[in-house]
Amino acid sequence: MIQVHHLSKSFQSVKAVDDISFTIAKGEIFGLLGPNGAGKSTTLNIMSTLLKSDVGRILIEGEEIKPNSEASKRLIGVVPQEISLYDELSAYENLLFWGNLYGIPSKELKGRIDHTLELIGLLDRKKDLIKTYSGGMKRRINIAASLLHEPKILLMDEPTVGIDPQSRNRIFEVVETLNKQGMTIVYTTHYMEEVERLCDRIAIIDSGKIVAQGTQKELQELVDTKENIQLEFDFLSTDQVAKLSELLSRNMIQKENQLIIESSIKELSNIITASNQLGLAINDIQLQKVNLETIFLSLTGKQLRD
Ligand SMILES: Nc1ncnc2c1ncn2[C@@H]1O[C@H](COP(=O)(O)OP(=O)(O)OP(=O)(O)O)[C@@H](O)[C@H]1O
Repeated sequence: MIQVHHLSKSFQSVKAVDDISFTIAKGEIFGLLGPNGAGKSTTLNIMSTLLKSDVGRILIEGEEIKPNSEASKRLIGVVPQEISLYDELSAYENLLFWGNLYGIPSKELKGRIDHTLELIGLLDRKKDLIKTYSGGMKRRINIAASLLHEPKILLMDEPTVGIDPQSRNRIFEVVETLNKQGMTIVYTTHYMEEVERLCDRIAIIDSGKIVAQGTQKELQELVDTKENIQLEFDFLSTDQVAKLSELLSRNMIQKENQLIIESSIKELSNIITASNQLGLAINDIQLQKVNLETIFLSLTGKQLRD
């Protein structure tokens, strides 16, 4: 079990992490969901002991983790946001380098490299230079590197940002496979679809604070609305969205010409009247179930992808 108690961390005047606490059960996939700059990486970097918190403690199985302690290095695997590989070396050579850094005996290391390469679906590319890999493939090698020392806990910092769908799917499968084998995983992202698919429990983080945490069902119960209305217009400017939001006193998310309004079917006629008033031509109307993106909007008044 991982217990995070009252962590805070500031960078000059920026409070990156502001008194956050959460508990993760053994074998759980725990999601940290929040927009850019919410404090996800800072939290993860403190958990991996890369960064020291100003205040707060982290306990794993009741033991406080200390920066650079051998015990925490052994227990924790880290998949950072940045790719940390040598372009001029092959995938195999890169993993050999990482394995040696961890002091894994060479006899064991070769088997483990093949095993992790197989897991991430790149065993057949092991001799190819990293410079010939796509961004998504490099991220998968980063994951392999984090697994060589066979950690019990894996911290993943936005592992799918900016990659191709094939690598993204493979990463989901890897997360699910590792979890089935008993690994506890902390997964940060700003993609709500990813936490919906992967995570047992979720903490929603914004401006350094946890605004809510629980299972998806528990989070859904926190908001009044159980549905949203999705409208599609011919054209929609941010100015028009602001006016509509003011007229209806409702939070809304704009995605190009689409608008998701935190509202129920009962208010549909008001929405249509207000849209007409602003000269907005509606092309399509759909009723949507509340999802994590709209829960985030309801709790913070902001869009997840600001
Ligand atoms: N080393 C640093 N020096 C100064 N400010 C920092 C540093 N690291 C993070 N910050 C600031 O702390 C806040 C939280 O950043 P953090 O990287 O933890 O957020 P995040 O949720 O991981 O976002 P992203 O997805 O953009 O990485 C931001 O305002 C960021 O600019």
